[in-house]
Amino acid sequence: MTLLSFHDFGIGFRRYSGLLSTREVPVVNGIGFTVRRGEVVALIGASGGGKSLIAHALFGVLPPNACTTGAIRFEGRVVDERSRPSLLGRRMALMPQSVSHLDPMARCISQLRWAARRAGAAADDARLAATLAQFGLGAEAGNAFPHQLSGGMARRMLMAIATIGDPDLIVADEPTSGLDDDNADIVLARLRKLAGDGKGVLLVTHSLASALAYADRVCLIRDGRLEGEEDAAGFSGGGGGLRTAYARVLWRALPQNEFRGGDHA
Ligand SMILES: Nc1ncnc2c1ncn2[C@@H]1O[C@H](COP(=O)(O)OP(=O)(O)OP(=O)(O)O)[C@@H](O)[C@H]1O
Ligand code: NI
Repeated sequence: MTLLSFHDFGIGFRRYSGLLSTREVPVVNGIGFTVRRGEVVALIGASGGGKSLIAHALFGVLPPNACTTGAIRFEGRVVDERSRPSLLGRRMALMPQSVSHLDPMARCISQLRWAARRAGAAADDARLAATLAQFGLGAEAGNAFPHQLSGGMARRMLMAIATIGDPDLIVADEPTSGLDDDNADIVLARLRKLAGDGKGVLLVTHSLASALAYADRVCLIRDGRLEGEEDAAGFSGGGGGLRTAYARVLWRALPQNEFRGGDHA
């Protein structure tokens, strides 16, 4: 069942081009993809390609000078200012790219409790502790202020906060950036497990290599455009199972494939 769909979606920024006139500079163009229950879809592309903007558009947190075209639907209903409040936290949640989204003035456990309450979920101590434990975090981490956590712990805390409301769709924006392999595995395995439990996961990352082990499908973004959509299984061998030339180029450029050269299937 389709949870999330983007339809011919675009994002532009209004810039002043004279004293009184503004022009719109397009940054994201004609994006279309879906996320169904039970699957991890990876949104992959180089830095500056527009991945975070696409995620932010869904959650209504684009900069004020941004304008959008096309549509986003959640379970078929258009996501806009009217429908979004009932979706946030309880139906869909964002794990933001930056740990600076944690409130520096509040203990982590309080932030976790607020997230649960906002989503209308149980916020008792046992549930908070169980959620922390899912991400390898103990009471000490809960009682800490964000600056007292290591980078890896802060990122797992963001994930606990994003998932405590039991949302149907989780959008994780670069959830493993700055993490060592063990911490990255904890986070990605958790996302995979959520999909296994029937949730939908949109994994936003610049790393094709790390996404492939966990994603079902891959959407390749370059300069704000969708360059291709591939089944993760297509990224194997010489890349002969891939539909798009761009995907084959990315696949063959991975360090583990370099010895294969460009022409062998
Ligand atoms: N407020 C803004 N005004 C104008 N342009 C912006 C604004 N915010 C972002 N952009 C531009 O939009 C483009 C896409 O940015 P975005 O953060 O979505 O990229 P990304 O794919 O998430 O990159 P990264 O992998 O580095 O996180 C960038 O080129 C950026 O310069
Ligand atoms: Ni980003």
